[in-house]
Amino acid sequence: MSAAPRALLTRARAATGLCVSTSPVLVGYFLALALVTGAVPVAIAWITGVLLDRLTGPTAGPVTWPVCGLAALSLTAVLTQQAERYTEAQLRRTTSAAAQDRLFAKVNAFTGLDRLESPRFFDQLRMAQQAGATAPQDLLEGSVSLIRSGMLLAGFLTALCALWPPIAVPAVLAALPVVYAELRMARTRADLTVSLSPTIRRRSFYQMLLTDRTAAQEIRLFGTGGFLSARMSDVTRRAMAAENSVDLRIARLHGLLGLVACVVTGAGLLAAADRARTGRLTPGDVVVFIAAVAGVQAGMAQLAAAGARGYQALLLFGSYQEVIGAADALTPGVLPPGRLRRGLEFRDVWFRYDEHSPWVLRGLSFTLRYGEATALVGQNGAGKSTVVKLLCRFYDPSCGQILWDGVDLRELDPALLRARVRAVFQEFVRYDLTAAENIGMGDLSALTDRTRITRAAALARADGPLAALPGGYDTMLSRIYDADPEARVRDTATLSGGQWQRVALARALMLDDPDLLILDEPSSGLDARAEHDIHTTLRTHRAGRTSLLISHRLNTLRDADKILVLDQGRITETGPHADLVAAGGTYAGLFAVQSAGYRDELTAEVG
Ligand SMILES: Nc1ncnc2c1ncn2[C@@H]1O[C@H](COP(=O)(O)OP(=O)(O)OP(=O)(O)O)[C@@H](O)[C@H]1O
Repeated sequence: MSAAPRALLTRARAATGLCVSTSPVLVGYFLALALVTGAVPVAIAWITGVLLDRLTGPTAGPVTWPVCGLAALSLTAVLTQQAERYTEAQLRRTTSAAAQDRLFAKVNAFTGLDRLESPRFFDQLRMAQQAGATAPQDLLEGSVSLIRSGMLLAGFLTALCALWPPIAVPAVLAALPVVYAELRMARTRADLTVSLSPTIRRRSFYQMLLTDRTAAQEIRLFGTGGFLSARMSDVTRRAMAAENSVDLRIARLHGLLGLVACVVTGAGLLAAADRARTGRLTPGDVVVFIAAVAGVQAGMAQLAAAGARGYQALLLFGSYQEVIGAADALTPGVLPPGRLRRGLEFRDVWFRYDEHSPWVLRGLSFTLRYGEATALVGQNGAGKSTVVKLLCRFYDPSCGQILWDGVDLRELDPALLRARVRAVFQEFVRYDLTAAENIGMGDLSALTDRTRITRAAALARADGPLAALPGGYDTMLSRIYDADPEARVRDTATLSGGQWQRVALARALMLDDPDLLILDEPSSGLDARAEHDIHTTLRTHRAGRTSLLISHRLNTLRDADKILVLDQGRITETGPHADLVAAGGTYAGLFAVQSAGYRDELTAEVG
């Protein structure tokens, strides 16, 4: 991982800007404290020298002020250290929270889904999360450390020069390799962090799987827990081996450089002792000299470490900036969609998920007419859910157009478009929230409107099961979170798969008057009676509304105004149920097989 100086400068500006804009007062306080903590050791060394000379040297005299000065400086050192630690922690928390907020706001602002399906993006996002949480603060602390160690260095170098200038040169030269080594190691550490990102993400996957409630039953029944744990350990071992190898290299290098520093310090000490013996230095001078040589060495090492820390932070902050600055893969339109009047048209739509994948939709042309219910049927993988995703503009067609009353979806503002569409997705979300909130999420403006929530629940036939929960609609639907007493929620409960599906349907029905209602397998998990009841209600609810229905249970679609049969991305049959049955094609064959089975199922259920 490397970056041009100009890129590093831009990142430094952005990272510092993040810290300063989040907490300007804390940054100012932190800098002031850094100046004090940088000056205190030099002042202590200087006053110690004066004290010793007043006690033993040629300038013997009263020691009250050096003693009081030392006491005051020691107290200042302790207090500023604590204040600095507290400020640093506060600054880290606020900056990290602001960085995370910006990052997730950015991810949420991506119009389409393609980035959330890219492994590279997930690696980048993980790095960005890590860098956003630590890099701005590391950079600030690195800079403050630079100032502090610079002051320390300048103070001790001045002291050394005052006592015996020639010794200052080797003291500084001996520390130069440390600077170089620290910067090299910073790059090695940054490279390691980047290269380990996929491995760490894989480990998180195994950890998540091993603690996931839904996965737990299959893992236990199939006895795959040991296998998954072994894989997790293997991934952890690989990450550890890579980290150990870098740590070992760093330790070896530091050992070697420490040896050089010792030789220089030892030689300087011998020379100073010799000068003191011949009376060219006082005992106080020797004390200041020892402190100054060690101080210069420490100052240079701190300077190098601070520089390296800042450098590493800047290298990693690149990932954060890449995500924050990433362009939307779909160009969001700006036109507000008007209320649907004529319908939605697919005009020769071709689509594949990426250029290396096969075509999923191959020249689809059809219209969802205003006020009509259109059904889409087809085998697994025929492309039905893909049509839904294109209608919600999660992706753009690779070729062709989708038109909303004649206007290309690409020209419409995606947020306003989606505000007019409601859908039950095949993979719906089970929010660990209350039952009311689970439904209210369908229209946030009515999140607390209990009348609308219960009406939507009634339409989806979810009102019975939800009202019967221990806390009714205020019951938390979760197994992994406790009820929240502050939100006056005291009860938790778990729903069955079919009950969850009704809740998801109620969520889609929250919006009073969507322009397009999409139901992708809304009743796949329901028993025959519930399915029948829900479809009867939905039929009334859909009347006069534009809707797209997808289901493998063809009897639930027979009332649709038009049925489209999709086969490998192409429409092979179109027409109302009766026409398709009369035509004796694929649809008729499938319906014949299913209706016999469904009759038996319903009889058994009712009986
Ligand atoms: N995010 C994706 N990335 C790449 N390929 C995908 C993605 N989603 C779906 N596909 C592929 O697109 C094809 C059509 O999938 P789609 O989900 O649209 O089918 P479907 O008709 O809804 O199937 P089912 O009846 O099983 O729900 C499948 O081959 C699938 O593998």
